[in-house]
Amino acid sequence: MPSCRPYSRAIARPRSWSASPSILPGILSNVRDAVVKAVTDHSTPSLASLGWTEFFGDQLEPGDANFVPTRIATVHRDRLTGLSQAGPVDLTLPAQANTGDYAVGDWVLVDGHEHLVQRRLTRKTVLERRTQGGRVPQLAAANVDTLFIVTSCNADFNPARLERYLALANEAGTTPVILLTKADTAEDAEAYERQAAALQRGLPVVMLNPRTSDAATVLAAWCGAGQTVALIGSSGVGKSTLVNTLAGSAQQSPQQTGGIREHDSKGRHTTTSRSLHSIAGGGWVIDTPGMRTLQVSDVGYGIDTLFAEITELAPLCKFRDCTHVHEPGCAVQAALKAGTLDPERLARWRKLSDENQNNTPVQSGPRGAKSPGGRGKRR
Ligand SMILES: Nc1nc2c(ncn2[C@@H]2O[C@H](COP(=O)(O)OP(=O)(O)OP(=O)(O)O)[C@@H](O)[C@H]2O)c(=O)[nH]1
Ligand SMILES: [Zn+2]
Repeated sequence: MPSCRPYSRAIARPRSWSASPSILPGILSNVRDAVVKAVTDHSTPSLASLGWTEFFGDQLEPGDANFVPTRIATVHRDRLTGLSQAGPVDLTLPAQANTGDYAVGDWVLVDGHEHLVQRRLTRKTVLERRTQGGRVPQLAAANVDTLFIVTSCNADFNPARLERYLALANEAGTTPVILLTKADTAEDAEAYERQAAALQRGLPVVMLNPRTSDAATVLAAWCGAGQTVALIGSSGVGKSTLVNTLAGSAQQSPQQTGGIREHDSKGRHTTTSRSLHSIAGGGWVIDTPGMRTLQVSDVGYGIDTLFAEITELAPLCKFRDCTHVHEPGCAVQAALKAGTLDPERLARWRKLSDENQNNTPVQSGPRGAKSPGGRGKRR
């Protein structure tokens, strides 16, 4: 049975290069030397500071020796930009390739002269989302270590929607953290904090004001050299403001921020594209456009982790394919009667599991409990 990801993973640093099994000594030692050099002298950004780890180094092949590892920094409709040790670069896509095939945070190998993308490396994590009516999931970000799920202490706070984001983060293999903004405008901000913490076991919840520099300090544990965080949440909750605060004064083109309609706390969708921003104290942050609806599909593992209290009861039911509705000997119904299981959580689990099952083409196991992929599907 899957368990919640340990909180300590959120502050794990990239593993040491010396641990890498070197199957391609020539290429790997070149890259390793460059990393070691740049870590020790701070004149050029190191690959490690851009988020490169042995996970990507292990994918290099003999023919890749002349290509430059480059991280995708922005994805536009018709072009891509990247970041390499040499700095920012406009990338050329191979014929027939589509910018939609790439996500901000992807690692690609690039020809050093033409800046032509040769190959995308397999992703360690990938955040994808499906909007209502959208047939194919959109790539939101790749190779993200921590997902900051941002919500305000006002009408935006919605446990069912936060659970959708959590299922997405768990499935992607990223560590979720809830950020509560606008506590300064709420009468009882602690009540929001308690509700948020109850959404998933061991879930870190941080209350902050994105407009103050303290916000960067309280988030430092998840940032730092080589770490990549992404922000997700409705429009107007303060994501762009937080990007600007994390990026500090060195940022070249600040994210535009907007006001919100006060009567319903809805934002105006100021952010329209995604990009990788450097964090002042080290690391990278990816902002994603706010969205009102988020459909789930193929997140069986994410749902199991999110609703661990239900996942753990299911094997105790009399029938293996118990739907936990009417069957005799149902451990979930028994917990409900005993008052140890929150009926609202069960109702939300049922709704999300049903939606997941309906949207997931191939499925095995009862109620989408077993997704074919599971955590860290790598593509
Ligand atoms: N009082 C208060 N205002 C805040 C706080 N966080 C953000 N704001 C304000 O809320 C407004 C919306 O913030 P944005 O950063 O534009 O929101 P966003 O999430 O990026 O919105 P989109 O770009 O539309 O996705 C701005 O005027 C911010 O200054 C907070 O904690 N307290
Ligand atoms: Zn049952």
